[in-house]
Amino acid sequence: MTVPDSVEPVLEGVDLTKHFAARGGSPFRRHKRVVHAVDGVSLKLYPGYITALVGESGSGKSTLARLLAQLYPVTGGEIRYRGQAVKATRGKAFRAYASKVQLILQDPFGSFNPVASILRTLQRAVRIHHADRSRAHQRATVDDLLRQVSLVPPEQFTEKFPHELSGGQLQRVSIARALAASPDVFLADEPVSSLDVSIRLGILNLLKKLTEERDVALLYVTHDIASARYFAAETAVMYAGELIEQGPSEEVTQHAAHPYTQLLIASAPDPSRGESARVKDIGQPPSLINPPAGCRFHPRCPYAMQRCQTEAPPRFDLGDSHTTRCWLYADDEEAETRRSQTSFTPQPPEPQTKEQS
Ligand SMILES: Nc1ncnc2c1ncn2[C@@H]1O[C@H](COP(=O)(O)OP(=O)(O)OP(=O)(O)O)[C@@H](O)[C@H]1O
Repeated sequence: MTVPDSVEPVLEGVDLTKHFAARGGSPFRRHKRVVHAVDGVSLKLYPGYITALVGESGSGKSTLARLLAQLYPVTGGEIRYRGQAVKATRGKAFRAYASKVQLILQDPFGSFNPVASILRTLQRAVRIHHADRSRAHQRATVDDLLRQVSLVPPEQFTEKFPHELSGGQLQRVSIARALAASPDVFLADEPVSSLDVSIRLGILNLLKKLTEERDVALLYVTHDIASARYFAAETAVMYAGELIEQGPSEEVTQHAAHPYTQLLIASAPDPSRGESARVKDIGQPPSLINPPAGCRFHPRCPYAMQRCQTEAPPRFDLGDSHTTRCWLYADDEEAETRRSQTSFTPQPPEPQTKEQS
């Protein structure tokens, strides 16, 4: 399940940067403080394939997804849709863009009008995107959308209100609503983390099926690096606003190159490895107002060298489209010696999304 070289990306972020004005602080400061939420991130999404974006809380994953959705203007860099740079943060241009690039949020309850029935909500979406269809055709489209997300028979769901459905059923309705636009890209921001563990797999499998059948590109934002291996062709790992490793999921999870990716894998829950083998204290992420100089991970890195404290690492190519930003992969003696010390390669844990027996 790797992306063939012949497949062109449908959506691409090139050197994306987003800085927010920091809250608080003295109003008399000459230089306004900023949060470096996303810095110089480049990422490609391919039709028919899932790309996982993995990282700790606060690493900038949601901000990156929102930049790609054009909900925020970028501070730097550009977004390319089918190879063309697009700036569409408002008005008609935004509406046209949003019909092609749909965001699916973590909390389905928060994204529905509580007093609108499922029929009304889906009819509205169908009307927006298929205004040319007759009323009867629009109504039939609603039933068809519900069938596509396995809410059958549709008439059992159309008259219900959001509070009458489970979290999993409502997440299926939000996927149906996103499908109404016939999008090319889904940006799914932690689509299962608010759901019960036992129903997560079903939702992820549905997203995977839709991605493959409709040739849609899916960005799957998650904390769970183990699920990335099972669901995503590509995995990108984010740390403190930067992408520090990316490539085919099998490579990134089985042969993690960056010490941070190795730490994420070692600290993920895995019943088969036993709790004692799990790395519990993985330290704290740095401030994004004053990120560390050099490599942002160096204060937590067990292999940090002198240069890691002052020079930001470039992207090193490890072959098979696997890249990492870490000085351990420099072509010199010091790096080679250090690299040999990182030989621990924990088996990737089972995903947290596994069905419970
Ligand atoms: N509108 C905003 N104004 C100021 N700072 C913001 C804003 N949105 C996000 N941030 C900051 O940007 C950083 C990245 O946040 P973001 O929500 O993108 O991370 P995340 O990896 O998605 O975290 P989580 O997994 O908890 O959702 C955080 O320090 C956050 O506080």
